[in-house]
Amino acid sequence: MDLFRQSIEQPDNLLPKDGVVKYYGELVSLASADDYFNRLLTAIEWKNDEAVIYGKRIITKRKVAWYADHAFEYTYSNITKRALPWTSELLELKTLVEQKTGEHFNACLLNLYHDGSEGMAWHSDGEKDLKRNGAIASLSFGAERKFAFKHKASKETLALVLEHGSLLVMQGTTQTYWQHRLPPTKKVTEPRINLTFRTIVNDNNTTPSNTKREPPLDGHDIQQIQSDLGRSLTVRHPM
Ligand SMILES: O=C(O)CCC(=O)C(=O)O
Ligand SMILES: [Fe+2]
Repeated sequence: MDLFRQSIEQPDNLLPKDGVVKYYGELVSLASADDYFNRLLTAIEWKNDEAVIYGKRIITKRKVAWYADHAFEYTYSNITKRALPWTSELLELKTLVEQKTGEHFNACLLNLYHDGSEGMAWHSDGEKDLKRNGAIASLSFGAERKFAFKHKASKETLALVLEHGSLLVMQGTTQTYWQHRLPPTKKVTEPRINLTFRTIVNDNNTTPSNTKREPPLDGHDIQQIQSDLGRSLTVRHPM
């Protein structure tokens, strides 16, 4: 019976080809989503995202944090940080997401967008330290924001709105063939918190620091990059 109920609850794939994106809608009640938003705002060690692009140090307005099973080190354009141990709210949410999706995750990257002026440029989350074709589960709290996908070859795009307390999952070859972005918008004046649960592969296969990729520029000027930086990470495992 449970199996049947789970299978009818699975949302349709939103992508027409080359990957799987499922939008589950609200994972928790409105009251619970409000509560998680407030708890995450205070419990998470938010830091402005940093990068070195063309030798220039960029500090983003957007804030980020990384939590994981282990104290993974990760390098973002020559700046090395270490993952923090799970907080109680992150563990609760990880369990909820794992139950819903049937997937397992060992790390979470968090983003805090203060308002619609902050977003994230086109990118895919295909870093070599992430499990190949592993699922990425994205939880949203706070302001509703548009989220878009673009096929790398055909350039076809699609977009949806990520609601307060909602879950979106990217699976299979999505990161290979599609990019995604959170477009900046003047319409949104409220903050949004996003959690992306991921699986880091624990194989000690580290990327030498001189081969780090830069976050995508996408024709944005520096001013835009400060609020709109894409994601590109390499990960080093704990000693
Ligand atoms: O904020 C979002 O919904 C997307 C974040 C994202 O794509 C990322 O952290 O890689
Ligand atoms: Fe992403």
